[in-house]
Amino acid sequence: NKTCLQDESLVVQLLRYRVLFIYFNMEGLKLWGSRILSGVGLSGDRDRGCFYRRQVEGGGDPWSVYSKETFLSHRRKDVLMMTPWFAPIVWEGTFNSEILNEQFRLRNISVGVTVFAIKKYVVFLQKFLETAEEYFVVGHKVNYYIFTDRPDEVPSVALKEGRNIVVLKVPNYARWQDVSMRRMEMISNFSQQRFIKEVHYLVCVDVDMRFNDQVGVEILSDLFGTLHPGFYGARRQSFTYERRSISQAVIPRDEGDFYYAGGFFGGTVIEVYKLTKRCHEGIMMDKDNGIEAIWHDESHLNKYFVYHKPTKILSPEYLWDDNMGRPQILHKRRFLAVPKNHAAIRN
Ligand SMILES: CC(=O)N[C@H]1[C@@H](OP(=O)(O)OP(=O)(O)OC[C@H]2O[C@@H](n3ccc(=O)[nH]c3=O)[C@H](O)[C@@H]2O)O[C@H](CO)[C@H](O)[C@@H]1O
Ligand SMILES: [Mn+2]
Repeated sequence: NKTCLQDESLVVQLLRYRVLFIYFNMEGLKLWGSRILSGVGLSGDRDRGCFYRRQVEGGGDPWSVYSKETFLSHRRKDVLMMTPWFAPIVWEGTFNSEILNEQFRLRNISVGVTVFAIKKYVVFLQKFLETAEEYFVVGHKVNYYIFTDRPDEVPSVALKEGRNIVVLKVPNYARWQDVSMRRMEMISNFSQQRFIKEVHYLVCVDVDMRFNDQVGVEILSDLFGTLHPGFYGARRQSFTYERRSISQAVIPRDEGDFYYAGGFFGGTVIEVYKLTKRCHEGIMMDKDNGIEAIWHDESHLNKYFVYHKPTKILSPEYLWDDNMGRPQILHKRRFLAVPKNHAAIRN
């Protein structure tokens, strides 16, 4: 009797399989047919690298059809595209924004931007926000968290749907180095208290910057850093890591992968919380020991990334300074330093 039942269910399973098989074949034919009807064959698809998006008939999740051949062009031979720990390095020409946007849209992702405008640096906010609305993670939910001691001087900038400005009043510090370093403390505190409840990812950037081209969801990952424009092709020996062993930010001569910029990092809220908390602790220990790391928060960030490898790395397209010229490998300048008079703006 028992064997009989088992046999029966096997037959039922086989029948189901056949029904599914026929169904999938029909779907394939419909798809093929619609391409012919719309006058675009597979070869045209391949040649032009077209990207199709269709809705499953009768509703359901959107799905994508595209030529697999276009993958072959998503690579660069002139730059490093992958770290030895398999973290992608994001350069123009290595990714497809349409696929990525669809993936992040389906997950309904929201992004928090932390930006500090303390004392005179409020003057950078207008251009920063205007250009961010044009280029930063367009089409997704964004909260701009503006940390400032001058809430009244935050400009009002027209925002697209799903995007908000949140002004957070915070203390200032006399020295610009302290203003810069204390960002780690404030980001970690607010991450724990607030950001964790409001956004999925955090992007932490300098304010003396403007967006100049698309900076989209391709930047997002659990933990990401950006190659410093002055050192992306440099050897380890020339990185300006902190070398004094008394500092918590010290990196031995034979360690370290890249030199990361202090002005652009991020990840999930929990990862940014861990990073900023650790960096702040290092900064405080240094203060107690009467030392300050050579490049302040940037030195501590670099130390953190040696032992907590980023899961994605942004190329210098994402943090460029025109003082560095316009090298061939740089196909886009997405986020640019705004020239400033250091002496005048920092005092
Ligand atoms: C592009 C880049 O990688 N920049 C890094 C670089 O310096 P920068 O020379 O770019 O430093 P900076 O003067 O832009 O200061 C860093 C940030 O602190 C804030 N700020 C500073 C002073 C002030 O009075 N008010 C104020 O709001 C503001 O958000 C500014 O963008 O090295 C610094 C540490 O030495 C930081 O790691 C910066 O992130
Ligand atoms: Mn800066």
